[in-house]
Amino acid sequence: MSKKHIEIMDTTLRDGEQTSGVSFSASEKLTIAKLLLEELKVDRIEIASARVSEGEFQAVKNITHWAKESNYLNKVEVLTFVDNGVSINWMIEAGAKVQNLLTKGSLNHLTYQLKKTPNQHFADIKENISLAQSKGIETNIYLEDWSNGMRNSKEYVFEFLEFLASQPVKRVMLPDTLGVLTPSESFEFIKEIKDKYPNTHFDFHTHNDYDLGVSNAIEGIKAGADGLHLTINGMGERAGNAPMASTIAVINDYLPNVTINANEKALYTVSKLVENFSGVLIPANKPIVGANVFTQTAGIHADGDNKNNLYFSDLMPERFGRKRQYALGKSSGKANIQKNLQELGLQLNDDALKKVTQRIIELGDKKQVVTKEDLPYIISDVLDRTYEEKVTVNNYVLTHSKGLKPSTTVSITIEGEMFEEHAQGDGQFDAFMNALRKIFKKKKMILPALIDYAVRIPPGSNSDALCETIITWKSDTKEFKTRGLDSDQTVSAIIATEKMLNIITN
Ligand SMILES: CC(=O)SCCNC(=O)CCNC(=O)[C@H](O)C(C)(C)COP(=O)(O)OP(=O)(O)OC[C@H]1O[C@@H](n2cnc3c(N)ncnc32)[C@H](O)[C@@H]1OP(=O)(O)O
Repeated sequence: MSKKHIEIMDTTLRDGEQTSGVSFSASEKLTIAKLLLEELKVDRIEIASARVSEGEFQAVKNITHWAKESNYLNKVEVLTFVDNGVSINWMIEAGAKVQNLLTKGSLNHLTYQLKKTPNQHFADIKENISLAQSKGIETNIYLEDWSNGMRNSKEYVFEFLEFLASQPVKRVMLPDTLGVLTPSESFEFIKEIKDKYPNTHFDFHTHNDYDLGVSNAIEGIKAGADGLHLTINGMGERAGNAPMASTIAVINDYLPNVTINANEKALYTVSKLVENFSGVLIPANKPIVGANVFTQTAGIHADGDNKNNLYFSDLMPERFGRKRQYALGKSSGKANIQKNLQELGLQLNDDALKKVTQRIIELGDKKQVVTKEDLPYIISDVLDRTYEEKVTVNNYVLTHSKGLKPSTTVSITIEGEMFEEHAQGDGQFDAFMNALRKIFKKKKMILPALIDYAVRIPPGSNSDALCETIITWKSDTKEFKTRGLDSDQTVSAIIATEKMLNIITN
C-alpha cells in the first residue's frame, strides 16, 4: 500500500495565541516561526488573524520579510475575513501571500452571526476569492463551526462544498471549532466528505474541549483528511487545540501508511521556547514535553529497566531530544539510586547502597525533592559513620515560642541504657545541648565545647531538600568536626551532634 503524505499546519501563532492572556511580541513570533519551519519542519504556519492590530501587522511583516528571503513565503498563512477585501489588503501590505478565509460552516453561525443566506454568503466568498486571485493571493478556506454544521445543517455544508468545488481554492479546512466531536463522528464526517470529494485537499482542525483533540485528529486522518492543524503545547482558545507533540508521536507510531515532514527531535526545544514566550507553563505530565514524562519514579520500574528494558515503550525520550531520568524519593529502590550514581560516575558497595537508599527514602517521606546533585552529600553523610553506634538520639521535643525560653525534652540511649532530660536554653539547639549535658553529667562525662556552627545548602545541590550543618567541637584532647544533613536545619544539627556523641564514646 502506498504511503500518504499528511501536511502539518502549525497555528500556534494564530489559534495558539488565542489562549487567554497570551500575546507574543513581533520578535517572539519571528523566532517561533523560524523554529517551526526550519527545525520542526512543519509544512505550513498560520501566523495571525488579519486586521487585529498594528503590532500584529508588524509581526506579519517581519515574518513575511524573512520568509521571502528564505523561500518559505507560500508556507506562511494569515486568517482573513469575508469583509470586501479589507483583510486581503491588510495581508498584502504585510507581505503575505496565502489567506485562510474564515467563512461559516454551519447554518446556525451564518444565520445568526452574519445574518446572511447561503446564496448571499457564497456570492461574497466568490467575490473574495476572485479578488484574492487577481492580486496573486492563494486561498484556503475555513468552514467555521463545520462540526456542528455536520450535525445540524448537513445539507448546507454539502451545498457549500458543492459551491467550493467550482472555486480556485487550494485547501478546505474543516474545524471542530468548539471541540465537540467524538472520534467516531470525526471519522464518519470526514469520510463522508472525502468520499464525495476525493480530489479536494481537506485539513482537519480539532480542539481539546473534551481532551479528544489528538484522537479526533488521528481518526480524521484515517478517514482521509489530508492535513492537520496543530499547536505547540496544545495552546489555543479555551481548552486549546490538538497538541503538536503527541499527535506527531501517534502518527509516527500508529499510522504506518502515513508520512509527515515534522521532525520529532526538535519538538522539545520548540515547546520550551513557546512556554517561555507565552508564559503558559507546560504541565509536568504533558505527554512528550512535560518535565516528568520520562522519569521513572518507582523502584520496580528502574529495576525493570536494568533487566532487558522491561519498562521501555516505543516512546523513547531520545526521539524527542530528551533523556530518561530516575527520581529519588520514597518510592526509590536500589535501582533508582544506581542509575543516578552511574550518571555521576560513582560506585557504592551493596551495604553502602542499602544505607544510602534508606536515607533517601527517609528524606522522601518528608516530601522532600532529592536530586541527583544531592547524592554525593547524602553518601558522605551516611558513610561518615565509621564508628560503632553506641549513642542513639531516640526522641526529642523542641519548643520555640515568643516570650518564653526555648526548651527541650530529649531521650537518648547510651550503650543500651535510656536517659531522658529536660532543659532550657538561649535557642532550641542550645536547650538540646543543655539537656544532653545533664544526661552526660550522670555518666560523669563532659561534652566537648561547641566552637563553630555553620549551616549551608550543600553547594552544587540545586534542590531545596537538604540543609547541611557542620559543627566544630573542642575537647581537652582534640578539635574535630561533624556534619549532619537533613531537610530541617535543627535536625541536621542534631544529626551532627549525635555523631559527636558517638565519637567521644567510642
Ligand atoms: C475559529 C476562530 O478561532 S476564528 C478567530 C478569528 N480571529 C479573531 O477573531 C482575531 C481577533 N479579532 C479581532 O481582533 C476583531 O474581532 C476583528 C478585528 C477581527 C474585528 O473587530 P470588530 O470589527 O471590532 O468586530 P467584532 O470583534 O465585534 O467582530 C464581530 C463582527 O465580525 C463579523 N464576523 C464574524 N465572522 C466573520 C467572518 N467570517 N467574516 C467576516 N465577518 C465576520 C460579525 O458578524 C460581527 O460583525 P457585526 O459587527 O457587523 O455584527
